[in-house]
Amino acid sequence: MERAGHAAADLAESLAGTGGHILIVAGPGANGGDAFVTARLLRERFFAVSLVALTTSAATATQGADPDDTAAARVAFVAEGGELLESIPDDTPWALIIDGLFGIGLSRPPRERAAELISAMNALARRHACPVLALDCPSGLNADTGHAQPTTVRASHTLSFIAAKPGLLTGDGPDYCGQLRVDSLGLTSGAANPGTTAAATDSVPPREKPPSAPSAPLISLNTAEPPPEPAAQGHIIQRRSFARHLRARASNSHKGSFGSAVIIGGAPGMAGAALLAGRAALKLGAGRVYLGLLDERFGSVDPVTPELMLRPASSLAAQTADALLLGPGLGSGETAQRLMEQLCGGPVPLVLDADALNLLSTHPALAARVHSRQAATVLTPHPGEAARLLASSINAVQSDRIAAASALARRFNAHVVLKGSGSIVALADGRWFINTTGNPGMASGGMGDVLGGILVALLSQGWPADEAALAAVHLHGAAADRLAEAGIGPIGLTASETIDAARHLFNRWCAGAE
Ligand SMILES: NC(=O)C1=CN([C@@H]2O[C@H](COP(=O)(O)OP(=O)(O)OC[C@H]3O[C@@H](n4cnc5c(N)ncnc54)[C@H](OP(=O)(O)O)[C@@H]3O)[C@@H](O)[C@H]2O)[C@@H](O)CC1
Ligand SMILES: Nc1ncnc2c1ncn2[C@@H]1O[C@H](COP(=O)(O)OP(=O)(O)O)[C@@H](O)[C@H]1O
Ligand SMILES: [K+]
Repeated sequence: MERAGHAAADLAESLAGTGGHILIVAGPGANGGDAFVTARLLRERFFAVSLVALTTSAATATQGADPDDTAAARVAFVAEGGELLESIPDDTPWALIIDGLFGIGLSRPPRERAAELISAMNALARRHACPVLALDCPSGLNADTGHAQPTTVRASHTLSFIAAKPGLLTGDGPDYCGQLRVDSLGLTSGAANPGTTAAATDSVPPREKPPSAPSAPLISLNTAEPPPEPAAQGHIIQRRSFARHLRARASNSHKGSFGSAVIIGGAPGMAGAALLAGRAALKLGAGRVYLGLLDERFGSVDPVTPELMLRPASSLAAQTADALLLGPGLGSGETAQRLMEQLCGGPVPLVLDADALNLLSTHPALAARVHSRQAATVLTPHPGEAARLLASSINAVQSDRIAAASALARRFNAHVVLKGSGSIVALADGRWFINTTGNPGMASGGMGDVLGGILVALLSQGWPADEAALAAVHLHGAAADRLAEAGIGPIGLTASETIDAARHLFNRWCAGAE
């Protein structure tokens, strides 16, 4: 706690500037203890500190931490002249607000005084245009799931202690955390807390985006939960997760060296989805790309990408493929269903996206066939598709994205990409990963089709399905980030532009240029 307070005071000092007034809100548990230590240290550094505690009584209830620590931190703050205020002083021009109300121990929606304090922090931050530093986790956000309560602190900065927690990186997490930093407090995860729920032992290198780089393993600190099975570990996707497959091409290679990708979709009115997937597969290196469009009126050539081999979808069932993508714009008619039945049992790696997932959710026989496949299967649902597959609701999926993705992976014996901010990749063996690349510019039509195309391209080039899923998701988001950094988005970013950016980045990765 003392180390957490030091780390927080250092960051607070840089955020508040000299001579500013700092408001600190302290809760009843160890997160509040961190706040008391921070307050004491900031006072020692001559900042004007106003500390408001949720409970002003000396007795503190704590959960998962030694209650004495918080009490001792409170006593030390008071002993050095700090005052516990009942309410937030009016008319102070705050330079910084520090949220030390709840961390990983949030056990219910904040109500009454807790909710009032959170609302006040948010309102004051808006009024004074000042930064809000959340200690460990913004109060109201579930650090395990990324689900935010209606009343949650909207931080501009979050300093997470020891390790990143999953909920800071997915769902609502990134929006409420602002810039995320992780301070290991000089501890390794095992030494820090023997009761960690996801005992990832390897360290996680910096994110693609430097300002918010978690530098520690992805763990949750909630000691109330039992440790999971060793396989059920969480990690942040990093280049290292799939780097062994990033390599330059041999000089003596030919198109047969990079496989044939077959993509089936594009019912009338939805040809664009299949074309985007096809173009992405081509530009990410598949040796040959066959596109089976259900809309036979489209013709036999895509004038923009004549390299794509367009065929009637029914004729592609017999095509030798190294990897198959079913679903972009597939529709849910009889033809689509028949193609699913024909192709689901095949011996090649299979990606199911979009309408193929919807068919899966309404046809139990197809679901059983997918579950018993011998070759690898990757499902790429967005939250709506995931909800249909789980016979659940989008809210339920979004309130625990890791659980939803993991449940789908078990149910279909497949690798599952649950898309959206902080995409989750749940592998069939129980491991799960969070992706930290990508931006809201990707919330535009066709972006998921591009992901499917990238994925089938890697599979056709012989990548194992688990690493292909990790790489495709990471690359897809990183390409969109590059474009956004260059001003090509986030607003108006298109799926087609993302294909070209992904090709550029993938070539650089394979050449070892970055
Ligand atoms: N472990 C370590 O190694 C380290 C841990 N560290 C720090 O410890 C933090 C975890 O501390 P923690 O476990 O005490 O939980 P915390 O987040 O303070 O909240 C629990 C308290 O809040 C209460 N409460 C909950 N929800 C509520 C609500 N809606 N409305 C009202 N009350 C509510 C809850 O009450 P109860 O549920 O028991 O009734 C309990 O009193 C962690 O985030 C990090 O900051 C660092 O110092 C680094 C080393
Ligand atoms: N806010 C966001 N942050 C990061 N990635 C996002 C965001 N919104 C969308 N994406 C990504 O963009 C893609 C959208 O896929 P999907 O919803 O299937 O789109 P479509 O059906 O239009 O092709 C997914 O890979 C998703 O993870
Ligand atoms: K907090």
